[in-house]
Order: sequence, then structure tokens, then C-alpha cells
Amino acid sequence: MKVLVSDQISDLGVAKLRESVAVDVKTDLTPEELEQVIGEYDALVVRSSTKVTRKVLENAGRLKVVGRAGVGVDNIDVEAATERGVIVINAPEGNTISAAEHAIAMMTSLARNIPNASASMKAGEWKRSKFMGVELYNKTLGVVGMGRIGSEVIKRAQAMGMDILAYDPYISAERAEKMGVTLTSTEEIYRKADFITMHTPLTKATKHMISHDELAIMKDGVRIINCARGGLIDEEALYEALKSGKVAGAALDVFEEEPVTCNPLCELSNVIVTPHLGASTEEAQVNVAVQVAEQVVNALQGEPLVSAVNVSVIPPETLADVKPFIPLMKKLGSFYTQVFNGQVESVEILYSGEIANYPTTPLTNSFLIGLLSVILQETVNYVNAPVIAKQRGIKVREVASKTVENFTNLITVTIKTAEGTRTIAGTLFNKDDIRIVKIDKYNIEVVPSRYMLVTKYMDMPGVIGRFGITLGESNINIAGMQVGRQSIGGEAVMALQVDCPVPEDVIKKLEKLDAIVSIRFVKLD
Ligand SMILES: NC(=O)C1=CN([C@@H]2O[C@H](COP(=O)(O)OP(=O)(O)OC[C@H]3O[C@@H](n4cnc5c(N)ncnc54)[C@H](O)[C@@H]3O)[C@@H](O)[C@H]2O)C=CC1
Ligand SMILES: O=C(O)C(=O)COP(=O)(O)O
Repeated sequence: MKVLVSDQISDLGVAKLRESVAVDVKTDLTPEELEQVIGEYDALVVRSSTKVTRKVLENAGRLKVVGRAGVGVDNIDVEAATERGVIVINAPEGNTISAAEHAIAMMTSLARNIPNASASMKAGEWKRSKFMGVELYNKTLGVVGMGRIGSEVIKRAQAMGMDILAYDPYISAERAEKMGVTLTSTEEIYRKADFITMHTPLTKATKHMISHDELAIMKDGVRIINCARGGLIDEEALYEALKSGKVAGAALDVFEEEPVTCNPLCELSNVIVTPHLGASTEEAQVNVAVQVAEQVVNALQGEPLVSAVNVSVIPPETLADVKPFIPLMKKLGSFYTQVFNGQVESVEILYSGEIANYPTTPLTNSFLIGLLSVILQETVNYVNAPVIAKQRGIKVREVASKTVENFTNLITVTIKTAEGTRTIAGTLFNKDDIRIVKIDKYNIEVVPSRYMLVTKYMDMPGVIGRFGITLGESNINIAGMQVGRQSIGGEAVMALQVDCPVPEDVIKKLEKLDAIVSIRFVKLD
């Protein structure tokens, strides 16, 4: 496995990657050079500078994961990545404090004219009256976006005695109340706030959320801080409002086009600027680089993820409880496809017992990976498994039940096919010991192994003996055996663990034995 790091990240992150994979660090590639070399890599690690476009992804035949050492993924074409089954991972928490502190630093600097006053004094001047400031105390701060960074900004602003008005359509009133914040509309923020700070991602919905109309209703002399993304504010409209004095000042860390070479906003004396430094602290850079490196390695190794943006992830607090079920689900899916025939129409997965308390979508996707990997040449992973299932018209449904008999947890999969309905169920003994406990109507206790023979036969004396002798004559060692039947003399199922693959001619010999109904060779990874 080979990873390309195309933006400057902490050495500790690179070292973490190198523990498991080969790493090339190339931070000065042009977009064209990136398109040329990306085909050699299994993973790409970026910050905000590298643009991971559809074209880059089209050239990335081996790419499995893009890791963003930071929060915003607006420089990555996530839709194109998802279509190609490329996982996009970010490090959402590592730079929260740094970005929040930067926003506060920008607000205080703006209120007290610190950058201009400093530049003036360094130029040999002593002009006290020119740099009259305003207090933050008792002023109203409008916070647009009350996620991780917005919330940390709020705590710090409250400590400075500011009144907060916040807007975030995806935050509950209860959470806002706990933080001592009034949730309101953007309009009220624009009409009432003395300072406005932006903390939403840049999306189609948030692009230019502040433009001429919004600026027009703002308080005269409002001050605006943007340490989120340049595109949230229409820069031309802001320029006019700053020029006219409607907006007294702006503190900008981010710009519509980066890197900035000749942005007119930089020429205005009531604007203070920093070159996208919100996450540029020693602490944040170590945090995000190490976090993303761990996640990229996990993604390459098919391990569960805690912070992917285009995959349902297992929240870190439940990871230890949910993770052991992933191999069970992959094996159930793979086992199903190898044992049963018929075009799959729908899959219903019933999660019963303790597991019903956890987020189960990653487990459902693990089942789909197992189910689809056997029949498809393309790599099936957590990103494209649900997409492929949908494309093939397979309806997938999850059901949860907290009650279950005989087991602590039981996962029962019911599959409707053109040839009838099939059932397969599995569980874990002692936390991670996988068992398939139901195959269709038969209760059985199968230990899934690398090579298996799953046989339906008529339950009568001598069948199992002759089966064993035939395998022995072909030099195939039996490692274990489980049987399940509903009634004496009726149809029964036998699962045999064998030590090596069973060749086709041996299967043919076995099929010819008396009382054998069907035989399937199963290989589980
Ligand atoms: N300047 C810098 O170096 C940095 C900039 N950022 C930027 O800050 C943004 C926010 O980061 P976090 O707080 O960590 O993300 P987050 O995901 O924790 O919070 C974003 C919040 O925005 C809200 N939101 C989404 N759409 C909205 C809308 N239309 N109106 C109002 N609120 C909306 C979400 O509900 C969420 O609560 C990132 O997306 C990134 O673009 C992040 C880190 C560093
Ligand atoms: O994490 C983010 O969203 C940031 O904006 C930080 O960007 P950077 O990694 O410093 O280029």
C-alpha cells in the first residue's frame, strides 16, 4: 500500500502512516502533476490546498481513501469520490480549539485595531487617537453555525461578557439552552448583532449566505469575523459595505480564492487578514495529522472508521462494542452468497438483543460487502456497498429488537430472492467468537472457517461416514463438523470445516453419493 501526502502535515502524522504503509510526501505538485501521479497511490492525504477534483479521482485507479487532515472537505469532490467507492475521511476535532481561539483573536484584534496600530508604531508613528477601539463587553455576538468551533467561540465570548445570538438549523433548542444561548433566525442576528462570526461549512446552501441583502439589514457599524470559509460571504458585497462604512470592520482568515494574491479586501484599512491560519498551531497540526493517519490506515486495512464523511461510521464511544460484529456480518454476507442461489430482491436485517442499542448501519454495510464482494470484480467497501446494492435494485432494511431468546445478541438476515425467502443468522460467543446459528430452517452452530463444505442431505445412517471417507481418499482433512436437522430421516444440513480448498472433481464425487441433495464449497476470508 502506498500513500501520497500532498499538503504539509505534521511529521508525526507521516511517521504514523509509515508504521504501516509506504509514504511519499510531495507538497509542491501542480494540479496536472497530481493527476499524473495519483494512479500509483492507494491513499491521498491533504489539507485545504490540494484540490481533489473529479479529474484527479478519475485518474486514481488504485485510490481507496482520501484523508483530510482538518475539518472542511470543500476542496474534495466528495460526490465523485463516493461514486468511485473512495472513502473520504476528515479529522473533525483536532483543530476545533485552535480555530475557535483564532476567531476570538481576530475579533479582539478587530475591536482594538491591533494589527493597524502595531504596523503604525513599527513605521515610527505614535498615533493614539487614530486607533480608538470598542469593548466586547455587553455587545451582542451573532454566531452562525453552532457546531464544534461555533460552540467553543460561544464559551469564550460568554466569558468576556458578550450576549450571544446563535443560528444553526441542526442544533436542538435544548443544547442551545444548556449553553445559555438563544437560538434565533439569521435575520434577527443580522438586525441585532454588533459582531457576527461565521462557523458553518461551505456547501451549496451556505455559499454567499451573506450578500447585499443580508448586509443591508445589518446594524450600521457591525463587525464581521470569518474564520470558516471565504465563500460564505460574497466578497464583492462585503467590499462595498466596508467601503461605505456600513460594516465598520472585517476580520478574515479565509477567502473565496486561495491562496490570495491580489484580493481588493486586503487593501482596505478596516479589514484585518490572516492567510488561513485557523488550524495552524503546533497542537492542532499534530492532532489532525495523527488522527487522519490512523483513520487512513484503518480504511486501507478494512477496519471500522470513526470519522468518514461519506460512510456511516461507528461513533468512537461505541466502537469497542460494535467492532467485533463486523467480521461476523462480512462472513454472513459472503457465506450467504456462496451457499444460496437466486437473484436477491431485498435484505432485511433484524438486530436483536444488546446490539439493537447501537448504530447498526455500518454492520449492515459490512453484510453487503460480504454479500457483494463474492460476485463482483470491483472492490466493494463501506462507501460503495449501499450504492451498488441500490443500483442492483436490492432493498435493504434494518429492524431492531431489544429482546432475544437464548442469546445475548442475534443478527438474523432474511433475504427475498426470485427463488424464495432465505434466512441466515449469526451471533458472537464470548464477545468475538463467531457462530452461524441458523441456515434456513435449521438451527445449527457453525464455526465459520476459511474452507468449508455446506451440504444438504437426507438424514439416514451411513451418509456422513461415506462423505468423510470420500474426502479422506482425496487427501482432504476434516477439521470440524456440525449438523442440523428438523426431524429424524428428513432433510438435514451439514457444515464441514476442511483444511484446504476442495477441487471440483471431488465435489462431483461427493454429489454422486447416496442421499446427498446439494453441496456448496465456501471460502471465507
Ligand atoms: N480557518 C480554519 O483554519 C478552519 C476553518 N474551519 C471551517 O469551520 C467550519 C466549521 O467547523 P466545525 O465547527 O468543526 O464543524 P461542525 O460540523 O462541528 O459545525 C458546523 C455547524 O454548521 C452547521 N450548519 C450547517 N449548515 C448550516 C447552515 N446552512 N446554517 C447554519 N448552520 C449550519 C451545522 O449544523 C454544524 O452545527 C468547517 O466546515 C471549516 O470550513 C475549520 C477548521 C479550521
Ligand atoms: O480544517 C479546516 O477546515 C481548515 O480550514 C484548516 O485548513 P488547513 O488544514 O490549515 O489548510
